[in-house]
Amino acid sequence: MATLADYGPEVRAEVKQVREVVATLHEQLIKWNLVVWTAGNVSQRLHTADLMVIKPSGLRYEYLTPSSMVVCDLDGNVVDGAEAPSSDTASHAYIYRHMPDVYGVVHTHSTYATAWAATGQNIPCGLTMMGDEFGGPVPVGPFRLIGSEAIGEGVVETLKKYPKSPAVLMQNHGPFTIGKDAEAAVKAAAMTEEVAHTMWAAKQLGDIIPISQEDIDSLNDRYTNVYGQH
Ligand SMILES: O=C(CO)[C@@H](O)[C@@H](O)COP(=O)(O)O
Repeated sequence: MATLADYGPEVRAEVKQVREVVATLHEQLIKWNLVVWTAGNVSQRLHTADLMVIKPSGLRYEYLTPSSMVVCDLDGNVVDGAEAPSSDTASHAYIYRHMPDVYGVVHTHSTYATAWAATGQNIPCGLTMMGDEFGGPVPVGPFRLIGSEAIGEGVVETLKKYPKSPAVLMQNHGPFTIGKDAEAAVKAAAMTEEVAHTMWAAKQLGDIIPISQEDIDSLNDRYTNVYGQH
């Protein structure tokens, strides 16, 4: 099995940088109230080699350090790290292998998104913020057990039907999100929980007023190509 010594200096330099990024981003899961105890994980794929950096399994977030982050190949084999990698490593790896533009994956059990997942309901696109961020509903994916790449398969097959969404609510489990890097995937996890909460509240008040697909597409295009600093 390969070790980090089998990779050149530029790969090892990126590993060092991505370990710092991934360790720090787990603090954002706590900041945005997306996890309880250790129930969530963040990974980022490297650009210089077919490797990824992921959280160690079951380690409390306050104990996470850059050096405790685990380096794996895209089949989920450990390349460097003293700790066992996340339970979802095989699924993160599957997503990276099958979605070449994705360089960040996040999983949480955030309350409102997970409640929608428990009911098997897509979060309907009733907010302009959802048009912006998701380009439509936040979709539910199939029920899959944990520990293999089965969850990753379910995420990928669902996103083929919802190509603009950076999130999938895996049925009876919780959200998995993707991004161009780990920070983008963490943002998607935070936005998923935000709209899950708001749309839950809206459903208590009455029927959701639908937004036309034309307007959803216009919102998503502006947010993707105009919003923010360029
Ligand atoms: O969802 C589950 C288990 O049900 C796991 O993804 C979650 O507890 C996080 O596990 P890891 O600490 O990443 O192994």
